Amino acid sequence: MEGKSDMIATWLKKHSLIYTGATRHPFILDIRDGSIDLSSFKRWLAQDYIFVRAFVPFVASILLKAWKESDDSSDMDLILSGMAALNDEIAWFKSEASKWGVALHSVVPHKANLDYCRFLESLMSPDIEYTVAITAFWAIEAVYQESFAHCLEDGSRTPEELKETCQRWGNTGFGQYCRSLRNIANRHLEKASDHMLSKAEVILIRVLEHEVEFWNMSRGEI
Ligand SMILES: Cc1ncc(CN)c(N)n1
Repeated sequence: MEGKSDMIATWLKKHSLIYTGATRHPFILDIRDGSIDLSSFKRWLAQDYIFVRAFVPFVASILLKAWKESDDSSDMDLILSGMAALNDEIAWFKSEASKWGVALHSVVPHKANLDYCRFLESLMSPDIEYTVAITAFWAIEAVYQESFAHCLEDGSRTPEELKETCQRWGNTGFGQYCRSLRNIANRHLEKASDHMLSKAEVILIRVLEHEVEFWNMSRGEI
């Protein structure tokens, strides 16, 4: 038993089924084996652009909480670097969309996306503690990191034109960023009350469920 020093590891073991569901989803496996339907990829691209625009204020709300609640000023530096990366990410979505002929201004958000964005908005409330919010933040980033890194592993047959997308989240720098977010989350979870721990665990599961729904939507399943 790890005790409280690596709560994230404890939870990932306990909830491994849903975690694997989010990080080894058929949408990702289709990219990895080269069988991805390009209309699914374009649907994901357009919907994720909308998601990322909602993700920016969510990260801004965490920056504010880190400034107010964290005992370590380096938390803020990491979150700020994440915000800067999101600025690049938005520019990347625009150029990638024009490459694929996807008109971002006319995209209608699907229900799974709206539900996920609404969930993010609920986490922006000042009532949500920094510990809970940073756990959610780590989980959201980690799902993309683990998913897209899987598409770049030896033996994968990811189509050439999708490799840049996989690199965006599957690169080692993003992996290091996710590990740093996980360390911050663990540090705060170690000091948290049992009540706070239960809240963070529930939110982690909700994130994983939303990620699965998002992939399902991208595959055109809902
Ligand atoms: C749905 C979703 N989840 C996570 C990420 C990674 N920021 C994203 N772009 N989109």
